[in-house]
Amino acid sequence: MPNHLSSSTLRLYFVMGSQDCKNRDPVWVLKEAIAGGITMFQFREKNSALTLSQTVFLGKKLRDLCAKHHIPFIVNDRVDLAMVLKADGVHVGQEDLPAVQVRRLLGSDPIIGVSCKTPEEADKAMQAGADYLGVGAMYSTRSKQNAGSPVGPSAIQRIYHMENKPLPMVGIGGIHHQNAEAVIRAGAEGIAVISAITNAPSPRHAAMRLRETAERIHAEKKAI
Ligand SMILES: Cc1ncc(COP(=O)(O)OP(=O)(O)O)c(N)n1
Ligand SMILES: Cc1nc(C(=O)O)sc1CCOP(=O)(O)O
Ligand SMILES: [Mg+2]
Repeated sequence: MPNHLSSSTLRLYFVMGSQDCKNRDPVWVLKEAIAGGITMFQFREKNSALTLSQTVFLGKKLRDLCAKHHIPFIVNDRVDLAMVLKADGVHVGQEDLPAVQVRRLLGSDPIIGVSCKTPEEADKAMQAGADYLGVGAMYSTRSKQNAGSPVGPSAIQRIYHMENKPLPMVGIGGIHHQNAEAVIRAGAEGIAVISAITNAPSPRHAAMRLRETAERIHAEKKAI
């Protein structure tokens, strides 16, 4: 585990951009999610209507909110935006800038997350200097175009049991409070969600319930 990322920081990872918030203010949604107990945040402005300068403007507000509450602020895909926003890290997928290049650009301190589906990809991410893995899609999702067929919690299990001790993982894709248990029992440190929080009537209560579920399952696993 890297020094700057404890396993409990991955417990409830909220991923969001303005495109996920419909007619609600993303700053308000994040404030509510923080009040509900999210432990990490990713700014994922994707296929959105915002210009680059609007993206930077919004990103700064979200970053300041995270900083005030000691929540790591991660930028999706874009190392340039992460640098401008002085983010705590970047999350990249298999079709983004390779993690090894991201690490070279950012140096040793920032958090780097990599999306993986297989032990082979997980091994490569570890060699590249990643800090955590996002494994998905766990279940079907409407929040990501071309997410592909769900791989399910068994993908986490396969990575968890690989020969080298894997990096800490979060499951992502279609996760809500009723199916989160299987993801954590499979070996994930936590869950990453968009719509379970952004589409909820109360993002605060949704985050609270997800966090409670994640903590309860971990406590039960520890007790065994
Ligand atoms: C925590 C986490 N895990 C996986 C992803 C997906 O990343 P990627 O495959 O690059 O897809 P996009 O999010 O860029 O559409 C993620 N963002 N976060
Ligand atoms: C951003 C993202 N990545 C995925 C992957 O499979 O790598 S699924 C996904 C969308 C997650 O949104 P929701 O919680 O609303 O399903
Ligand atoms: Mg990506």
